[in-house]
Amino acid sequence: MHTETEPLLKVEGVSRRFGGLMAVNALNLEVRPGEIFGLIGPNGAGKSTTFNVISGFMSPTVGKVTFAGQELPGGRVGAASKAGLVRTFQHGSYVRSMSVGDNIRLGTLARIAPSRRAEKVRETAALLGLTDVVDELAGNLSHGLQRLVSIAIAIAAAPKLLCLDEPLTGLNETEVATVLRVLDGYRKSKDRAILLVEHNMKAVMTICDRIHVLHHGEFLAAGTPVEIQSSKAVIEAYLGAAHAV
Ligand SMILES: Nc1ncnc2c1ncn2[C@@H]1O[C@H](COP(=O)(O)OP(=O)(O)OP(=O)(O)O)[C@@H](O)[C@H]1O
Repeated sequence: MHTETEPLLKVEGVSRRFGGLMAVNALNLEVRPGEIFGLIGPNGAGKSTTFNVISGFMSPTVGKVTFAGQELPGGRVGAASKAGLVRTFQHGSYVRSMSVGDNIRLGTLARIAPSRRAEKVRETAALLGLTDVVDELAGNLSHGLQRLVSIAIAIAAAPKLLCLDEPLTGLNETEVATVLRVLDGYRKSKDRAILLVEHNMKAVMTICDRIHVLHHGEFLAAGTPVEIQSSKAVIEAYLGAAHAV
């Protein structure tokens, strides 16, 4: 049984190969309840592949993913989301031809009781500053607001582990601040956590409790933001990819 002192997510010895390419090699990490855990690395480091394996979109070649005390069957999306592990995608995921409110309602379907869904939609729209556009078609919104809708759909599912794949890409400063405020609030509940893949290093270093760095699918470093920012290996990997840590 899962208890609060145990990690919410455990990734043990996970590798994923694509033909001759080892996209992720022998990955081990743990996300604890109440934390924001950052997974970073230059382009092609294996972050999205890791997300795909954790959320059941792909099977690992080898290794094991345990969520809330239960081993997840590899490659089965339904099992992960039913258990409360919900993810967003790098390019956003919402239905353009549906209103913002109806999109957010989609997020409530798996885990929120029918009698609570309308309230959950209102509450989530307000949280992300989407109340004024709740009746608009998602397809008519600005790029930034569309990304907020994708995040709102995931949050409306009341996940225990919210996995966000580059949620800040293309957001303006106000929208970034909104998302960071929402994430900060989300972790305050002791039984849930956030796994964050993000290239905005300033945001990552501000919001994350712990960070794991991948490089070419391999472990490079792990630690607090302060430890990561002073890691020689990390600085070299990022400077090589023209990023600033
Ligand atoms: N379905 C796939 N088939 C073949 N190769 C893949 C597949 N998905 C990813 N890869 C390769 O695996 C490696 C890791 O890719 P991945 O998308 O996980 O990296 P990433 O860290 O998320 O990169 P980015 O920051 O650019 O999104 C890359 O070399 C990529 O080309």
